[in-house]
Amino acid sequence: MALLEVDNLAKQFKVAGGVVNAVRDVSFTVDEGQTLSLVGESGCGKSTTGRALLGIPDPDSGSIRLDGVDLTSAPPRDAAEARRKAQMIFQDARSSLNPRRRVKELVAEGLVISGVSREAARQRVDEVLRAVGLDPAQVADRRAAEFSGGQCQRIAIARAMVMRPSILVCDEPVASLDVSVQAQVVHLLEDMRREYGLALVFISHDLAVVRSISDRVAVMYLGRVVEIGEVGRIFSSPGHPYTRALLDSIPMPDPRQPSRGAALGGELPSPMNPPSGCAFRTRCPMARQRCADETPQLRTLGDGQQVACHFALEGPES
Ligand SMILES: Nc1ncnc2c1ncn2[C@@H]1O[C@H](COP(=O)(O)OP(=O)(O)OP(=O)(O)O)[C@@H](O)[C@H]1O
Repeated sequence: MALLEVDNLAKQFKVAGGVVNAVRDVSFTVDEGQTLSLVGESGCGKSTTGRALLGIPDPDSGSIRLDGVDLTSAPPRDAAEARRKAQMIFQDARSSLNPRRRVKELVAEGLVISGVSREAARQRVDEVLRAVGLDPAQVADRRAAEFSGGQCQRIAIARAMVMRPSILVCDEPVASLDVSVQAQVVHLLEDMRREYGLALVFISHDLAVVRSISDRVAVMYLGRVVEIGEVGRIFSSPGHPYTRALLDSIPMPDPRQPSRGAALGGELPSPMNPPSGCAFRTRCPMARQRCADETPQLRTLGDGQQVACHFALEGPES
């Protein structure tokens, strides 16, 4: 059974002048100990999806089952209990931590709220600080403001791990860090996964990191999942023209290597007024009349790879 099952998730935001459909009809599963990455251009709904898993804010519709509990329909107490198994870390750890609070207080917060005794919390905080590569004797009494971005991300990971989550949503966790520190944080997340059987929902625009860390990848475009599958399949035989264009935007190590298709051209349409049918059709080299008339649903190409494109296995119209 999947650890996390997300079905038909939808979330709108009311903004001046209309409504943004941030997430539309998003479904996916994540197994225990697995990493699913969410990729796609800025504004495609990755963060909204990740945050909805934690109820910040809840989706408008759809269901989220975590470890068998439906977070969207369970009694509040049961949902809150189940939700502890899902924790989140953010891009800018420095601003997600109160700079004036001591590391030991920041990391213990979730435990204190859930009524764990002071002594048990202290022991658990020391344990988890060591697990993220920080020496409790050196850091526990210092304030968050004294640490670098990379160290703050370690503290944020400790703060999440202290609750013994089974899944960690990571929203661009390394995007604002120096390149050398990025690798350390990615390795730490991998260690957490191996050691504690943690599953990850990894949100990133860095496709090289996504390739190295993921088991499966979901590609989003204007609020929808347009392709999902095992990481090797997505990178070696992408089925959706959008995925192909996205992958083509990664600089190739060998410039003589042939390009896989058209690079991503055109403007991203407004999420307040997405094109009819397939939202990608206005930038797609394969678009035909059917793409304007009918929204493509995800269909299986093989080996669990699903693609929402009417013409996924065909070339451009001749
Ligand atoms: N609180 C909000 N109020 C209004 N609109 C929002 C809000 N949060 C997100 N949106 C809009 O919803 C859409 C999806 O945003 P989201 O942040 O989920 O995308 P994203 O793929 O994570 O982008 P990025 O990579 O830039 O973080 C965007 O059009 C965004 O402007």
